[in-house]
Amino acid sequence: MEALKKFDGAYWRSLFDSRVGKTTWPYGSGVWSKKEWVLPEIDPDDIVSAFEGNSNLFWAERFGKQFLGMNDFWVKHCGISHTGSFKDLGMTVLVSQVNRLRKLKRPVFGVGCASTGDTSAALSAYCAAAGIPSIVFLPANKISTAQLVQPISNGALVLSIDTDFDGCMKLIREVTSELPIYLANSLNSLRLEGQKTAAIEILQQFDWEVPDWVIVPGGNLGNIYAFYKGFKMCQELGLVNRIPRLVCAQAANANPLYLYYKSGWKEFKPLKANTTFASAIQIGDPVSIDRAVFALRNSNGIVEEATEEELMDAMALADSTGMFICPHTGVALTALIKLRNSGVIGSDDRTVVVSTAHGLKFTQSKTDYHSGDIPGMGRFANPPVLVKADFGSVMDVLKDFLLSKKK
Ligand SMILES: Cc1ncc(COP(=O)(O)O)c(C=O)c1O
Ligand SMILES: N[C@@H](CCOP(=O)(O)O)C(=O)O
Repeated sequence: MEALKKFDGAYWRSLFDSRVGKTTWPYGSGVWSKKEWVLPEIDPDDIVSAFEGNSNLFWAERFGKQFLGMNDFWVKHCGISHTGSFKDLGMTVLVSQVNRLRKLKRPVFGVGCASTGDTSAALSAYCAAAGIPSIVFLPANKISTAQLVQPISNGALVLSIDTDFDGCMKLIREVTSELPIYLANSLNSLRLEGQKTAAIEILQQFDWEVPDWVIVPGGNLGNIYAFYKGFKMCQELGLVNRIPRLVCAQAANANPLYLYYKSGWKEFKPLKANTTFASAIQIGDPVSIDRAVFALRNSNGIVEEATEEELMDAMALADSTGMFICPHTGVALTALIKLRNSGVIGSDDRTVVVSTAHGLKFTQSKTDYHSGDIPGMGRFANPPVLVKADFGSVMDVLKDFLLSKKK
């Protein structure tokens, strides 16, 4: 920070703005456009990048007006990315550093992680691009098919282990302390250095105006800290004069942070996470718990939770306004709905929900919701209409449809 403080906020703002939309290696990446703040000493030749970042900050006008009574509601689509989740932001930094270490002949044979499906997808893609072996520990039958096929296709060694994410995390920590395998989970701060650029990007996309609220779904809890760090650096280096209030949203079936928050930060108890449609945050013993608490306490933050029905309904509502979000973003939207209903978030507050993965990774749960295959769920289901292949039958369906729209 001392070195960065040699330049003022105006210098950094104009440097970052000058790199947007350019292809000059490596600054066209949203992460590497902030290279001086991320990993200053790395040689551009060592960087492994898929031009991640610069994701759409979507003005969710219809969702905001219709369901929240808000005119200034935005969704930061971090999931519209090379491997379909925000994990690309941190993984480009970690794999670049490993690439550099290997060129320096350091004993790093490969890179490994435990994953609920997104970290493994990002790790295997970036490693494959650089020709570095990757090893992923996945909880058997607990991640989506789309997520499972990503590391398989990218040539990773995929271990499908009969445990949950927390069990995989424990195993990979043991293994990486014995073997020359570099641990890629978010307890490694290189990951967070990349992920923090999403916060800087939000400020940049608002022409360096600070939103009132940023809502992030939380599992292993690296991302909420990364957002805090990005905002805080912008404040300390004079790019902006305040930071937003942060909200971390958890699934009620995997809510150790929420329970800790509700205890007044008195007692943290890791727990056995139950099955949730937000499967990527089915985590009971998050590695970054202390960092998350630090971020929330220093941003006047809040923790909320979402039941299975709430998160699936929120996802369906968002999709019905033209988005195609993942269940974890449904968790964050539920938090927003609750905080709007209780009046904590005001109708004029500029609010950003961070969308963390692409909806196409979670088509099974969406299909089940819309087909009415999930008992007790489907308030906003839109099932396909089965119709005979004749003109009259098709016309009958269309007439009913047009009449229903007229009402
Ligand atoms: C899609 C998605 N959303 C949210 C999260 C939560 O992020 P974090 O583990 O950094 O809290 C994860 C991973 O845990 C994820 O894969
Ligand atoms: N959702 C994550 C869980 C692991 O988180 P990490 O950020 O510590 O790697 C995943 O996709 O694996």
